[in-house]
Amino acid sequence: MGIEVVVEGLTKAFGPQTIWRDVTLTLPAGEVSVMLGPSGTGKTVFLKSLIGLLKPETGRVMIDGVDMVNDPDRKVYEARKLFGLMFQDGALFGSLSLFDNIAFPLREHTRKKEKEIRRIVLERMEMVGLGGQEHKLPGQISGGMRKRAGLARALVLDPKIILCDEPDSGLDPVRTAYLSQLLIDVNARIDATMLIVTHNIEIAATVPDNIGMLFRRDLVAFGPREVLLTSEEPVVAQFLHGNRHGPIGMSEEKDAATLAAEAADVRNRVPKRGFEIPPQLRPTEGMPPRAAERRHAERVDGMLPKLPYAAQQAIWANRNHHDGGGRVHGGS
Ligand SMILES: Nc1ncnc2c1ncn2[C@@H]1O[C@H](COP(=O)(O)OP(=O)(O)OP(=O)(O)O)[C@@H](O)[C@H]1O
Repeated sequence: MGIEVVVEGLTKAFGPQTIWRDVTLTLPAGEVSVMLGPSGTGKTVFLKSLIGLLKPETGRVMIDGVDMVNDPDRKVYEARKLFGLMFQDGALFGSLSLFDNIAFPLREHTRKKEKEIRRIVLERMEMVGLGGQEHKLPGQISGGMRKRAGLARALVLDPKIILCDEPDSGLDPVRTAYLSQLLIDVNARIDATMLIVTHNIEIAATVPDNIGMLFRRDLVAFGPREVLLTSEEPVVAQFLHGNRHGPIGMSEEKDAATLAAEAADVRNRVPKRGFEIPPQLRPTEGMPPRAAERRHAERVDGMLPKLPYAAQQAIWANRNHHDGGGRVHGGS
């Protein structure tokens, strides 16, 4: 099972420029979370701070008893092995085959024999739908396949925490949908804690258990998907429903416009009165159920009495059609 990531009072600056301040949140063990935010709000800086590649000025990031901000490098380096990282562009070596790219962390960080490495690499390639492609070079495959190769590489060391930096960037909507499904299937199979950074509201609305939002140097919200999607807090509502009018203004205008376009689908499903929470993506048929689902539902149950009536109703309605849609079959 994945392990929780506890972030307390984290502040990061580069010289006089504060990126974000006093960020406090817990990524629950085994759950999938999404971090949203306009361009340049420091989402990538946040991911790098979680793994100790960047050092925030104050606060701490606790992972399995290790403080990734303040503990000595030796401990941070050890704890980093708990992570799998999926970068925007796949970050593959262009001159190495997919097999060698995906085997790289195993050859670098373990003493496993080549036979064992081969078994693991082929299994992970099969898992992400790249079976039979091991001899291809990164330049010979599509952007979607490169991302899946990046995900396979992130999986070879059996990570307890997976960080994905804009997995959807550069992908068309269909490939984005398949990648989203793949991330949910990976979560069902290995129960790792996952954090996905994205601009894509459709992903935020349908993939994660939790949503966080960075805006103007603050974490304006972090909580269960159901709670955020029914929130009337102006920044959260504007962002998640892609409205042009609201506190997100001129400086983020371009981003808000992009978000508005992306949100059209989601918005069209929202009735004029009340909220409608789109169904969460579920594992493909034949996958094990997601272990985190029950823990998440129990956490939301504990919050329900404090939520507005309309939000409570939407959450109950969402549960009632839980066994309906939201499942994508097959792969690409
Ligand atoms: N090593 C660094 N030194 C100085 N400034 C940096 C460094 N890394 C990032 N920044 C600055 O921090 C800010 C946040 O960058 P970051 O890439 O985290 O934003 P982001 O939210 O991921 O943006 P996008 O969605 O466009 O990828 C930017 O202004 C960037 O220039």
